[in-house]
Parts: sequence; structure tokens; C-alpha cells
Amino acid sequence: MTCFVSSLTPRQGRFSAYGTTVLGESGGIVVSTINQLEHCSGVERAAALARQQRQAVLISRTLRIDAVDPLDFFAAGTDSYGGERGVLADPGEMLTLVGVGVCDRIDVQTSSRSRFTTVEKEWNRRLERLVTEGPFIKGAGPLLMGGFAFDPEQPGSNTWKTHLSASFVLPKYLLTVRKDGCWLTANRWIAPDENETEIARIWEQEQAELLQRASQSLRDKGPATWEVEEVAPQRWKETVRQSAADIRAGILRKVVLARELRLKAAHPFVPEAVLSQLRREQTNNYLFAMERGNSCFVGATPERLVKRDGDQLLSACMASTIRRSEDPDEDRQLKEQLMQDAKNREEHAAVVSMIRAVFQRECESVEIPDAPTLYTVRNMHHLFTPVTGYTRSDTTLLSMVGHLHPTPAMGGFPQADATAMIREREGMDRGWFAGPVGWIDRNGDGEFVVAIRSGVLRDKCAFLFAGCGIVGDSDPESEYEETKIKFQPMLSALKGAGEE
Ligand SMILES: C=C(O[C@H]1C=CC=C(C(=O)O)[C@@H]1O)C(=O)O
Ligand SMILES: [Mg+2]
Repeated sequence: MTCFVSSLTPRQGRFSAYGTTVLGESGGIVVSTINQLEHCSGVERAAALARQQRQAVLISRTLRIDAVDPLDFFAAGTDSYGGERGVLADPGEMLTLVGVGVCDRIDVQTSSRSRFTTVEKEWNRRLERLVTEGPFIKGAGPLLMGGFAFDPEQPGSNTWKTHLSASFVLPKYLLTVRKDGCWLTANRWIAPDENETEIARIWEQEQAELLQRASQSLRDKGPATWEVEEVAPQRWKETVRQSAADIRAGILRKVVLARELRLKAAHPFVPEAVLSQLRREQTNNYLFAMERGNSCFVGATPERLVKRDGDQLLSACMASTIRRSEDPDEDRQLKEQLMQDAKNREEHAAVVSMIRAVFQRECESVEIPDAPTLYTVRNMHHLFTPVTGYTRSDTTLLSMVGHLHPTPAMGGFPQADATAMIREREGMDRGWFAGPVGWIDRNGDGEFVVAIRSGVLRDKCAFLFAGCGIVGDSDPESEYEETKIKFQPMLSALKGAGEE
């Protein structure tokens, strides 16, 4: 069937009818006589529009599908889309996103703070030429998945050469899994000279292949043993001692210092096996994986940076840590100790005061409890204070990411001094470790988490990272022990991934 667009009027705003949305800013494209296209598919409408406009149009089609396990879908993408896959799942798996393949990407390699707004502008520019088909489902349809490096001014290392200072992907195929169902979105740019029938045929074939493979749930195992190199632990402890002394001298209030473990195995690490193990072990955490070529950055973090849902913004202050015990009595004592401990309360308070200040500046209203509660994950307890705000009209998700990152749970306080100290003293490229990773949809809603409890998998090597909030009372030996606890989630998942 051929579709004709009889007239297109540039108009401000958004138009939506018959399951088709065409977004246009002033001078952009809006279908004013959409009625004539009512009987056409989204691909046909997009192709007609592309011909009429003589420029490419983005089509995004969402279909409801039968239940599929997100990690089976991720694994199913290995052959055709290996190196171009991403996963984001929230705690309790209320929403899981798996993207495979690249329809479009926004990569920014800059050392300036503008990387957040650049991604936002580029995304909005693409949305000006969007046609959608299918139901509007939160977490489905056209959306970007990606992340930001912790500090773009840090000199880049070999470990992170694949993960740029900002890198986002509009997936070719996106699986959305929620408690109320599963959806598959296909995204594609259609050029004026492309044939819609051919595109529809390729879509059907590729989707059928992906879903067929996912139903076979074939997942490889990873290695179960490896050699570990602990990078400069003595030097790290000395840096902690020096930084605590500087904090006591009033140079700054808090700094987070991280260190690295390097693993070398006889066989390649397998991202889907590691993810599957993390999902099993690290409930109460966000799961994430971002592949770029031969490297996969993967982890399970408890820490939300910011979520936007309409005019509501949610953040969380999560800092201060104590180990867990298998003995319930001892575990209870440890929890009490964490709640009472002055050093840990100070570590946490620095995070609350910074996030509160940003929210008070950027929101109409803010709600923050007076005292922290406990947040328990498999290997440790944290102090936790949730933050809720209601946005002003000009507050966007990525502007909030830019204002908040790095919070004093990842950087320190004051922000600029702490980031400079990390750059100077840590002696390591954090890459995306402790940076924001997440997703943003066409309405500007989405969620970013802080990518800790994580590592880079590259063939037979894995690079793991963990850090600690240093305050005046910090003791180098106990901070070192704390990083050992924070390496546990990844070490355990890597091990389990080899034994499945
Ligand atoms: C930087 C990390 O944790 C942060 C988040 C929670 C608790 C922290 C702490 O108690 O030091 C850290 O600020 C990490 O896990 O690598
Ligand atoms: Mg700590």
C-alpha cells in the first residue's frame, strides 16, 4: 500500500493521533492531514513523510510480545549485535530494558560539563523527525540508553578507550519487560529513497530470529578461576591517610577514593553469565551493562542518581557502609553501630546536604526525611535518605544529572575540590566507574544510576573498581577493608558465572 501525505504544515508543538506521533518544533514537521494516513502502518507513514520532506524520518514501532527473559534476549543478540548491547533493570525488576544493535548513537568526547546538555539537544533534534506506531508504554518506544564517564578531564586509559565521555544509543531493537507485560520496539531511520515494504520485511525477519534465539536460552559460561592483581594497595592507603589529614586541616570536607583489581583468566568472561549471576545475587540493586565493541561495563548498584517521571524527581543519598554478618544478632549490632557511628553519619550528611541544595535550587518543592534509614544489600548495609522533588518547568532529567554528578557519595564535598583531588591523587582512570548510566525517553522521563559495584569485561580480562568516602576520622586500614566488601558483589558474580 502506498501512503501519500497531502500537506505538511510547520507548526509548534506535538501532534498525536491514531497511534502516530510526529513531533515538531517551530519549523519542524507536523502532519496536519493525518486522517488520510489512518489506514497506513507506521513504516508507510514514515516513508511517505520522508519522501515528502526529502529527508530521513525516524520510525519507532512498539509491539506487545509474549514473555521473554531479558537476559535470554541479551544473549540472543550476541551473534548479530555483539558489542552493541545494553541492559538496565531497576531493583525488583519493575522495569528492565535490553537494547541490541544501534539505530542511532550520540557520542560526545569532550572534557567540558556541556556533555549533559549536548546529549539532550542532540536527542531533541532527532525527536523532531519521529513517527511512532503502537501503544505508549513507559520504558518502551524510542529511548536512549547510555552513560557518562566519571570525570572527562581525567586522562583516558586503555581500559576505557571504548567508553567515551558521553555515549548513548537508540537501540535497533529494544525489549521492555515490566510486571504487566513485554514489548518489543524497533527503531529505524527511513531515507526518502527507501522502500517501506522491504523495511517491513527485514523487521519481521530480524525480530523473529531474535525472539526465536531468545526462546532457546543458550548461555555460555565464563571462567571460574583467574589471577588477581591488586593495584597499589599500599599507595592507596597512604593516599587515604593523607586525604583524611587534609580534611582534618579543613582543606575539604570529604573525598571518595577508589582503587582497582585486575583479573586475568584462561577463558573469556561472558557478560550474560555475569549479569545472570548478578541478577540472582544482587537483588535490591539496579543491574546494568553497556557494551562498546569488545568491552562490556557491567555491574549491580544500589544507588539511584535521579529519576524523572513527569514533574516528579527522585534521588537517593546512599553513603556509609558496614559489613553484614550471617549471625542475626551480630548483624543487628552491626546495623545499630552504623546508625550511631559519628564517622559514618558525617560521610552520609555530606551527601544529604549537597543533594538537598541542588534539589532546593532546581525544584518547586522538596521532601527529605530528617534522619537516614538503613539500606541492606547482600554484602553490606548502607545509610540511606530518599529525596523527592517536584520540578520547575525548565528542570530536565539530564540537567539534573549534570547538577548532581558527582554527588559526595562518589566525588566528595565541595564537589570541584574533591574532583580535582581525585584526579590528582587517585592515580587511576575511573572511566565510567561511579559515573551516571541510564535511559531517557521522548518525554524526557527516565532514570540514571551511579555505576558502582562494577567492572569492565574484555575478553579474558576484567577490571573491577571500588571506592570509599573519606572523612577526617577515616582510618586507612578500615577503608581498605570496606573496599574489599565492595568488590565482593562483582567477584562473587564472576565466580558464579563460571560455575552455572
Ligand atoms: C564508591 C562506592 O560506594 C559509595 C556508595 C555507598 C557507600 C559508600 C561508602 O560508604 O563509602 C561510597 O560513598 C563503591 O561502592 O565503590
Ligand atoms: Mg564508607
